[in-house]
Amino acid sequence: MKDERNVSLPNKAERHKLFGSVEPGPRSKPTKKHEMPDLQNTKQDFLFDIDHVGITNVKHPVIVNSHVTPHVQTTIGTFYMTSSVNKTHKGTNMSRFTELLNQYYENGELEVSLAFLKEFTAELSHRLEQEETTITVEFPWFFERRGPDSDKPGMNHADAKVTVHYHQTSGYHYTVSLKGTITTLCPCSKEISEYSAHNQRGNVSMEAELTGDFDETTTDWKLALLEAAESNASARIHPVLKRPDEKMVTEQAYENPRFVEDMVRLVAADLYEMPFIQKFTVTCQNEESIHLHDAIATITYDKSWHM
Ligand SMILES: Nc1nc2c(c(=O)[nH]1)N=C([C@H](O)[C@H](O)COP(=O)(O)OP(=O)(O)OP(=O)(O)O)CN2
Repeated sequence: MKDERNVSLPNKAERHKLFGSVEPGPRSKPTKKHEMPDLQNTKQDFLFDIDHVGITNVKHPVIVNSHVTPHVQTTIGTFYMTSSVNKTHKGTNMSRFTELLNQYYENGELEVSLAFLKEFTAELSHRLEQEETTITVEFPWFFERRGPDSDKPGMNHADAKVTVHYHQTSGYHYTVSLKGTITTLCPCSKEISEYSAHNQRGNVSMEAELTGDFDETTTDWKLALLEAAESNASARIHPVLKRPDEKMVTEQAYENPRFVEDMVRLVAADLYEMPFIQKFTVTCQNEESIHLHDAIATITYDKSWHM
């Protein structure tokens, strides 16, 4: 085994040369921005309008502020931001997306609320001089959950997503999504067995188009969708369960058996009754405890179908 403790290292610049770095070559192109070609702003007929061009998978600290529950939290948002580009423009101004994001962050306004996202998309459309802009933010949303008997608090989380689309003439379009985790107990297993019934975690994913008059100062859509998933489940999921708690959730699950079909129908009924939801899709996917596969069911419903 070589004694590597006494390696005589060249200095850092020499090390870089050793590994292939070379001195800068001759400079012939402009270094000042106003002297540089601006390819993306070239104007001619580029054949097609582009519906969406921009950036995605942008991770950034964000604020989740709920007017309904005075509980401000910071979390990590993953952004998708695009604009339309009409066929007379070669490209978008890519730097302006993150330039604006940072400006809102520095002003303490990077909040995943509809108010912020509406303002952001309108300003982005103005800055890019393009007709339409879209922003989507996905983030883990944390909420307190207390034991049903012990009242012991802990934090649960659900995956949330907001999309705001802005059009200079037709205005805004909002879509929200939430994926909540629940307990489901199998009705068939309960019916046919002398005792016990297989049960498992279920993931309820809901996506809802909100009406234009939705008021986030009076309704927290995250809480509304979470309750639609959890209140129809066999039982809710808790971070802290003492023995009396565990007894309660175990018996509650047995008293409320649910197929995935039952879950999507019951959640659909709750979403249908929410006046601020225009259209929704609900999916329940069970991590079946007696199979290596999952069970899944989906309902999509648009209230305009029966206007
Ligand atoms: N697909 C890609 N498109 C573009 C890229 C890229 O890397 N991949 N890069 C550019 C630009 O070179 C760069 O983003 C800066 O362009 P822009 O945002 O237009 O910024 P400017 O320096 O021109 O400053 P403004 O004053 O904001 O115009 C473009 N497209």
